[in-house]
Amino acid sequence: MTDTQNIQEKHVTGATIWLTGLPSAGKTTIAYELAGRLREEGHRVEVLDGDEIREFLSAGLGFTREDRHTNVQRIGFVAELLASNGVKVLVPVIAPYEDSREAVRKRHASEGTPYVEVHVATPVDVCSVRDVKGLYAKQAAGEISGLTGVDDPYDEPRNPDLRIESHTQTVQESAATLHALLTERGLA
Ligand SMILES: Nc1ncnc2c1ncn2[C@@H]1O[C@H](COP(=O)(O)OS(=O)(=O)O)[C@@H](OP(=O)(O)O)[C@H]1O
Ligand SMILES: Nc1ncnc2c1ncn2[C@@H]1O[C@H](COP(=O)(O)OP(=O)(O)O)[C@@H](O)[C@H]1O
Repeated sequence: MTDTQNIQEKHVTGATIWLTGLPSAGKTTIAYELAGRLREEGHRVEVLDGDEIREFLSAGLGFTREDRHTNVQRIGFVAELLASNGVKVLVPVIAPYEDSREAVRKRHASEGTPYVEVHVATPVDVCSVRDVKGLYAKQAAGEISGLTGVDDPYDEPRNPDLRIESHTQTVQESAATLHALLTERGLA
């Protein structure tokens, strides 16, 4: 393959990279770090941020099992559309249920669109200290309930493409490990 072909290939091969994990695990931070790096290399990148999606595409949905499933399927649908058109789609969304994640994986497989599942496996005690949005404190104070990983389920991914231990490394190291996996798969 010539250098020109290689560059063209890089720019047209889309993929969905789904970062699943507990609130405050580091999904969003790692996604934006990687997005910056991929953009610098000339890739087309979109970050489908859970909070933004819930304001528009999933407005009105809550945090019941059914609503979370619907939310994840909608995001999976949009991600696949973008990825099949050459975009690297980074999805920092909790996606707590294995069956929801598997449905998204299957949608990508049936369309032949690359899909990478990353478990940002930060332990709940670390997440609850980070507590970026104050949700763990609110749950502890009895102001909210149904918080993923505390009093709501999180199905640990059994066979993710990558597991990131964000509590043992820097954001840059986490993003670099993920970037290395994408390179290995011909996606970066
Ligand atoms: N009860 C409860 N449980 C989990 N998360 C909660 C909850 N209430 C609000 N939030 C905030 O909403 C963000 C989760 O939205 P997601 O769309 O990623 O979740 S899901 O996949 O539909 O379960 C999530 O964002 P992140 O912290 O970035 O993960 C939370 O900040
Ligand atoms: N290695 C790391 N990877 C990701 N985030 C980290 C790391 N180390 C510390 N953090 C911090 O943890 C917090 C994670 O927040 P965020 O990315 O919003 O989590 P999530 O999107 O999973 O809810 C941020 O304040 C970030 O700076």
